[in-house]
Amino acid sequence: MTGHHWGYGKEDGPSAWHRQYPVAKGNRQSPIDIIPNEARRDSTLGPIFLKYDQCRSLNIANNGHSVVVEFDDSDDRSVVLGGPLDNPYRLKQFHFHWGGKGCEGSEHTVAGVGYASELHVVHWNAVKYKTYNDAAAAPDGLAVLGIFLELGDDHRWLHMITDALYTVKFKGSATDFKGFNPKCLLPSSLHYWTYLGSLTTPPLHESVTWIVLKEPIVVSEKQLGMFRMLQFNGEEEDQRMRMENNFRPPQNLKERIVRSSN
Ligand SMILES: NS(=O)(=O)c1cc(F)ccc1F
Ligand SMILES: [Zn+2]
Repeated sequence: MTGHHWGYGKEDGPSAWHRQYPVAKGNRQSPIDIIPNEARRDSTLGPIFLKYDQCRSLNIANNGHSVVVEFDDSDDRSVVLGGPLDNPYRLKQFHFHWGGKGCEGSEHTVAGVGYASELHVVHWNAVKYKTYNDAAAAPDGLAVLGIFLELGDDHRWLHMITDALYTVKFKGSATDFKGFNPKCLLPSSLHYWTYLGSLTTPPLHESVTWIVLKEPIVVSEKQLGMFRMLQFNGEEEDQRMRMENNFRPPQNLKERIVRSSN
């Protein structure tokens, strides 16, 4: 792995990341395999609240690892609060991880079983930290909501994302993406598992309070297949690499416990 470019291939993938990012072998790495029977049901864990009604989406982009929708995080207009969190965390972006055709693609697994894809909604602690970058490196800096995607019927709102994917086919491309509210991508139940972990891509900062929803959303194979039209490479590169299998496998739980909301 020369330079600072990491990826999901054989040479630059998750098993090689530790060379450039030694925290990859740390004590609170993500994702993990969640074992529901071993999660601690915690009655002090309240519900989470997602205040997204005033959210302002800005753009959709291909960063060479995933497709990301970014939000205006210049004030507390959209936040997640409650649950394991001591204060509101500001909505920053959401992105996806997925597999190849018919293969698993989620990052977290549940009792050893993966889903086809996983949506991550990223929030940062703007009460304690001045910038997202400061928060991303702090132990209580980020709160990421993980939502599993399983295959079935078409998702009625996901087309708003998949219809825009052709505009961000190559790494480094971005286009306006206004008026999208991620509330439409939530399942009906907000019951969750929560544990202390990390970013699942380099720099793998151990800064994330994970809140993984128990109920998946349902998308069709056709819709998920649209994500695979994206490319890891830039438009000018000769190596054409389809963007798929952009997920890190489960990491060692070490001395952590997973808690379960009621
Ligand atoms: N996959 S992740 O939700 O842990 C994540 C979120 C970020 F904002 C940046 C890097 C990441 F790896
Ligand atoms: Zn992610």
